[in-house]
Amino acid sequence: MSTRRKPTSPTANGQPIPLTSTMPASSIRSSSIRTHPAARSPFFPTRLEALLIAIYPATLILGSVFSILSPASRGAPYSATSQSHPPEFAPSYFAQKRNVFNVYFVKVGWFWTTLAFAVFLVFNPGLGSGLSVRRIRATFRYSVVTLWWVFVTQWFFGPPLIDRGFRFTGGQCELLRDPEARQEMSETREYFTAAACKGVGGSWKGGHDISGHVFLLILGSALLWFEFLPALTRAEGLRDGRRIMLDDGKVATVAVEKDPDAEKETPTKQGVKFSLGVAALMWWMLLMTAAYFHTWFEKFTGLLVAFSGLWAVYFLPRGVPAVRAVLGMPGV
Ligand SMILES: CCCCCCCCCCCCCCCC(=O)SCCNC(=O)CCNC(=O)[C@H](O)C(C)(C)COP(=O)(O)O
Ligand SMILES: Nc1ncnc2c1ncn2[C@@H]1O[C@H](COP(=O)(O)O)[C@@H](OP(=O)(O)O)[C@H]1O
Repeated sequence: MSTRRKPTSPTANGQPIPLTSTMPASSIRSSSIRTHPAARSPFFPTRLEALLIAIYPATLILGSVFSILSPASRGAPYSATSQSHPPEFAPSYFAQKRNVFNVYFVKVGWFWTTLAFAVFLVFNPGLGSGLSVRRIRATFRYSVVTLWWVFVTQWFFGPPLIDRGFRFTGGQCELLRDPEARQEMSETREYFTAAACKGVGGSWKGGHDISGHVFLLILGSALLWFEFLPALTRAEGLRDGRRIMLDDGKVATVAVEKDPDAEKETPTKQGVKFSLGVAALMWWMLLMTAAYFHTWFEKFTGLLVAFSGLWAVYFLPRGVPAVRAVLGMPGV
């Protein structure tokens, strides 16, 4: 039997009063605790967040559908090993690996994510003045997301998770099929990673290759959107409508934990424009990756791995007060 109480929302003339950021903090604190069993779990996004997050799978579907329907893409040969169209048959500039946006933007995508986040962190007044708690928590969130990027694409106590997944699903460096190379391999364990394999002229074949581009572009751009959207808008679904679990297990809107100073601040674009530009270009490159590279399943796993890291940083804390005390929530 449920021990939860009925909702205790305030009423006026029998009508419920909406919980808004303009209510005095004292009344919000006591009145906004909602314990209705049907209340949406704090671990899940609000409706507006879900709508915005859905842009990512929608983009992957759009790109994949385009690649199936476009006569130029259909007519161009495709190499499953290189995950791309051979450059001489590339159906568009963006289908070439050497395109300038890939080389200088996506391939160093975490540098751009870091720079955009740093600009937001330093210049957005919504984070308080100086080394505020909100600024420190935002830095923690960035660090954990960065750690996830490191584990998935760069290093995970040896080869990164993408390379371990590839090997685990039966993939290997093509040089290993050559018995001579196999002998040398016992001394050169570096062939275990995609980068080392390609570096010695081998081809990394046979396993499931999670799309690193899809992973990085979603992780980096969503980090930026999650951080700066609450600073840019007063939309309920991105700010006060978010639900959290309190220490006593009750579910409330995030207004109960809000710093009263944050209430007085008006939304501002200061420090956001550069992040907005980086996030928008990342979306475009995600669409290009979806249209010209990888199988649909490799793109889907790239999305899943990115979403799991984002969920741990942006949704898990809503339901676990101890984690929330360290990572906080954007705009709170
Ligand atoms: C509370 C816990 C604290 C823990 C803190 C951990 C922080 C770790 C620090 C790690 C250093 C952060 C560095 C930040 C600055 C930079 O990002 S500079 C590096 C720039 N490099 C990139 O951006 C590379 C991005 N590229 C890739 O990841 C891959 O190339 C790819 C896009 C995934 C594609 O892979 P391919 O194999 O090349 O196709
Ligand atoms: N949008 C894009 N533009 C250009 N190249 C892309 C791309 N998306 C993926 N690629 C290329 O496709 C290959 C597989 O990408 P990933 O696994 O990172 O998603 C990589 O090749 P290289 O490793 O030869 O550079 C990568 O550069």
